Amino acid sequence: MSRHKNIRNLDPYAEELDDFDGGEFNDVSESDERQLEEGLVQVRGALEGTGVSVTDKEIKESLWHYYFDVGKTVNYVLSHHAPAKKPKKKPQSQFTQKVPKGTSGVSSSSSSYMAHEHICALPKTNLLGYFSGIGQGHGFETRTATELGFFRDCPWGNIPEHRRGKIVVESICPQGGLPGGSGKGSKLAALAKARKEKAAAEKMQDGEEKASVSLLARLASKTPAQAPTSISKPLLPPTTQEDKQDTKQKTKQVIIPEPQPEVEPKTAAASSQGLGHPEEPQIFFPILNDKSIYMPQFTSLLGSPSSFAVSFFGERISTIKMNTTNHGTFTISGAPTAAQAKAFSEPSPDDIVIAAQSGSKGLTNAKKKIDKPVEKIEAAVQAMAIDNTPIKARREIDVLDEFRNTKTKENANFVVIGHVDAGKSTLMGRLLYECGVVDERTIQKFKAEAEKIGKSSFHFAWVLDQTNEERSRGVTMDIATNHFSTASTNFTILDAPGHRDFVPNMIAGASQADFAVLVLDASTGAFESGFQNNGQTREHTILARAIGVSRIVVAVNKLDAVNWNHDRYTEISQQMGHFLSNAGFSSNSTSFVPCSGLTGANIFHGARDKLPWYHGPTLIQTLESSKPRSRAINSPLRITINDVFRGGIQNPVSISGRIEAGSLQIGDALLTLPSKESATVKGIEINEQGSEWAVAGHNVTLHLSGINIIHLKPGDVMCSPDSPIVPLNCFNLKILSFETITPMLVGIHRGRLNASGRVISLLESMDKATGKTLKKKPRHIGPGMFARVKVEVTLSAGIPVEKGNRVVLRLGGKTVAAGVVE
Ligand SMILES: Nc1nc2c(ncn2[C@@H]2O[C@H](COP(=O)(O)OP(=O)(O)OP(=O)(O)O)[C@@H](O)[C@H]2O)c(=O)[nH]1
Repeated sequence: MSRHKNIRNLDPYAEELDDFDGGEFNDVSESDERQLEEGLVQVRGALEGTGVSVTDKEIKESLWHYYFDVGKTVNYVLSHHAPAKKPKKKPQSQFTQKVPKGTSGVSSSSSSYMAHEHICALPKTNLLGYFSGIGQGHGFETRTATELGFFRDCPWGNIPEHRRGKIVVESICPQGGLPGGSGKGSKLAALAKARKEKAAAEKMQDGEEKASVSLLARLASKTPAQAPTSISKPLLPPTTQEDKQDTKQKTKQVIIPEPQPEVEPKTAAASSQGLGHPEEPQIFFPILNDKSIYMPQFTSLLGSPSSFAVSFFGERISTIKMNTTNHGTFTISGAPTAAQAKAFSEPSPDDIVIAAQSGSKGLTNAKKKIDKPVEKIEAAVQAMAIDNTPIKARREIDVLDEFRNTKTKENANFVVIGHVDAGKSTLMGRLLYECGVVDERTIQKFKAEAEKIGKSSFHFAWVLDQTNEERSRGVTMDIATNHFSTASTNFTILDAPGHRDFVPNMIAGASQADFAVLVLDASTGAFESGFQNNGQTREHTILARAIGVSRIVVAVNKLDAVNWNHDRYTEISQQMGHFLSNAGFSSNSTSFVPCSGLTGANIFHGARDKLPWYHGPTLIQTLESSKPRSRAINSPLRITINDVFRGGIQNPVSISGRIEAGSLQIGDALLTLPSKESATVKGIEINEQGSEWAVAGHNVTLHLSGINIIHLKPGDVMCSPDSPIVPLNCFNLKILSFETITPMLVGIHRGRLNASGRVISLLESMDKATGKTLKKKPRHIGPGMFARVKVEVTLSAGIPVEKGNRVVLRLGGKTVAAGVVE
């Protein structure tokens, strides 16, 4: 799991300097003082000419903060003490200069202009409108006085004709173009024009004065069968009043063409090549529903269809004929073939694309001999299609068999819990250091950095607490995940925050754990404060048990602070042992280990010198013996999503999470709940190593395909589509209450899932030992009681929980109950 970081866009220098409290600067040594003086001179030198105004003290403070780094100091000073930029002086207009001051009510330029007699007579609103309209961005201020005086003798708003300018606005959109044609006269239009001219020239040559007999008329006479039967008059553009009325009626007229024979392939082929036979001109526009349409704007457009038109109308477009009339105009008869009669009976370009995508066979189809434009487009689309078919596993794996036969190390996750400042992060940092995950150099670096901010004892904690906020506050805020290995096991550490504000994050960590490591602060008074009623020692332990953690290792930490006192260890162990057995941890699932994270005593190596009274295992040995013994590998697949992220260009959608049950391999289909979106496993990583399969208990990163990242979020569950979880809106919960429960609003937590809901009814209170009903429908349930309640989820889509899942109910920052879904 990747660590959640607060990504903040802050000035790095400012942030560092803000953290600096200034206290240490007051007692500088002589050599420091000398360095400060030298640094001051250098900084002053570097700032020369920059106009920065900064005091020596401020420079010294910066130098002190940046450990005498002159470069950083100069950067800081420049970024924080740069001289304020003077507002850019606008070039003052001559217009303004010339006009006497004193007129109020409008902006300076306009007010001055109001001095002019013509303008003064106008209402102010007009003036403002005028100036806002022409004064800005039109170079108005920069005009000469002569130019400005040009209008002085004009009555306002009544400029003589000879002084008016003419604005010509070019139309952006071409008018009347056919789809696919360009704005400036399409090829089609050019062809039509050429033909018209050619026809006119022929007429002149032949001396034929019959204007009504056109080329189209001859065509019509050649194809009498294609003439529409119902046409009595041509459809003409209206010319006279009578004509207009007549045409008005005609345009509404539906002319049903006679059924046409199938178009001869020869004709279609000819037309598809471009112009077709000169004596068989064709017009290309839609004729839908077997109707002829009067389209005066297209009557002169003849030519080959654009590729768009062809792709849109297919072959039909080149088979539509025109009939001419005596008047040199024409009506259009659709010549639909059986296929053309249903304009949308063939697959649309979209259908082609979808078909190409779903049945993509790479480029093989594109190699076919391609003659027709539609096929060309189709082939091009096919060539472009992204192969979106689910990636099959490189080999079909019997995952369970593979798992049984694999001699890899076992995997175990443990969550580190305990009261705030018990030393959890320090202990884990030390563990990682001792195991060789973190090297000496890194620890020394952390030590130096921690010392600088007065937190020298936190350097091991910094191995896990990586955000600036966590380090500066010395508090863990979110689960930190780290891995280390021993000879037999790959461990995943889930370091939980101890502070009560971050209990939901602790819940998220505990939900992924096989067992817990409870860290106790043995120093005087510290154990007691964590153990009292509202201490996190108690809360974390009970929560971990309620979430399903059954094995616990108790690290009695900071024993160095009590001089390795055996009695203190015994006292703490006894108290805690009693409490743990009450909380539901059996004695053989509980281990106690004395240690000190800071000194490293009894963590990786025994510490006989300090702990002569202890003869048990070290912490690492105890962890090794705490590995989970069984996993729900044969159950249906369940993965709880912990984090969703983009794993790069190759892996745009990735999730991390723990496989709670079942197994999976590359190529498997997954269903995400509650979004109900499906995805395919493209890649699997376990402990940052690629793998072909994974089983229950593995913390995995899955690279997914076929799903948009917006459908995934932490807390969602991924499962096999064959055995999905049904998201629940309302369910019964068997709970252990920590606070008084009544019908009330609650937050429902499960792993990273955090949904709001409410307890809608209290079904019964139960006996702790026997589970028998004590009271039906109680009015309330007191703290520490067992009960059965009904919970309703606010989210209409429900939450992905199922029978046996453990959830925690919280309200107002407090855990009020934990329970099992029934
Ligand atoms: N004397 C002594 N101090 C320790 C030991 N372990 C940790 N500390 C100190 O305890 C303080 C808190 O340590 P952390 O490791 O941050 O405690 P934590 O439990 O992780 O804190 P949160 O996660 O914020 O709850 C630091 O000052 C540590 O130096 C130890 O073994 N001995």
